[in-house]
Amino acid sequence: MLGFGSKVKSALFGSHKPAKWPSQYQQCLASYRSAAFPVGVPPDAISGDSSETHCHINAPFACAQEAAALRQYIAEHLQRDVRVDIDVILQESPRLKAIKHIILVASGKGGVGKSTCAVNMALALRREGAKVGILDADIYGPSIPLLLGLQGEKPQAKDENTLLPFEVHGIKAQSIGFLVDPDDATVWRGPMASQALSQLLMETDWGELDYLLVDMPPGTGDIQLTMSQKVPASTAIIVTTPQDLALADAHKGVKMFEKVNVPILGLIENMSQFQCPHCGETSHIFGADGAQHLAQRYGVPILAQLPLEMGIRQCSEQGADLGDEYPELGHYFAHAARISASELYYQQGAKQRVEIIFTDD
Ligand SMILES: Nc1ncnc2c1ncn2[C@@H]1O[C@H](COP(=O)(O)OP(=O)(O)OP(=O)(O)O)[C@@H](O)[C@H]1O
Repeated sequence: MLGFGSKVKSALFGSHKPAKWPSQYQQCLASYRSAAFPVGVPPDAISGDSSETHCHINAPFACAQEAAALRQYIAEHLQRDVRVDIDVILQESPRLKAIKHIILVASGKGGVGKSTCAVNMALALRREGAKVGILDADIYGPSIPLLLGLQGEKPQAKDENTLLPFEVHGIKAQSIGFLVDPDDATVWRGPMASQALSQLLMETDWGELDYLLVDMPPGTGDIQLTMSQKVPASTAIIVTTPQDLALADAHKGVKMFEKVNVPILGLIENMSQFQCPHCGETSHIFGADGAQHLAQRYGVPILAQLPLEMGIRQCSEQGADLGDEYPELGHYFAHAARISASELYYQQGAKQRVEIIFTDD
């Protein structure tokens, strides 16, 4: 441990005050950076002749890909080469222990890209160093098997009472579609749907997860309300398009979560804009600024404004990982994942502290 370890620690733990909304991850990490390097720490405070310093961070939310930016920042302040790695370590949840956070992904209206967003957020959170699962609870049109290339597969039983989740692209997945015929689901009522969801949640051997995303059925009726009530969710993300109709339904979604006391993490505006591949002109095919107004009205952040892009649809249909196939599109979700993870951390009271450990290698 370097000589100023305790200084860093006290600076970090003593002075860091959780920011209030908007507390996006940049702000969050910026406050850690400035807390870790208060004006009083001179670069020559490092002892030893080693050419490389190792900075290990235990972060209380998913942000592993922030290591490069932190490395640059720390190197500037120490004026030497620093190797940075970040482990994501979240506290146990009092309610579900091994599953630290359940995030509901909902939409007021069907077809706005909710499942696409749920899958890509799950993959992006995994890229940020978290252990992630996705539970497809859309009884009307379970599409997670398609989006993850699992069509025709059947889940395996671990024992009489437990199902094994699928493991694809580094995340765990389970779908209500394996248990329910969507034609039968049209006559389901709330209690039946929420019973199926609870069963799938509790009887799948998820192991330890930092985030479990639940792809909810679209709408704000009896079924969605009962399901949201039944699951011990930490928070909810609402996906919408900029269209007036979708926004009106997203507004109902915000109201529904208010009713069941599930805080909203933020909005994802999908199909926000389209850039013509030929002339490069950007058009707002479904309207502009709608999600912005909704976000302002309810004081919730916009986590992402995603473009309408062929690559997103193609990846969905092929069950491919967008971040691998089209990194420039995956970037939108990477950003949204980091913002979501840090927002959730603050929403939950920022109780767990970040740990920064410097060693001379
Ligand atoms: N940003 C986008 N650009 C291009 N295509 C998209 C985009 N987002 C979603 N899609 C496509 O739109 C279709 C609907 O998406 P998706 O199934 O995710 O919507 P949904 O809201 O979950 O629908 P449902 O209401 O049926 O559950 C899919 O074919 C998907 O590939």
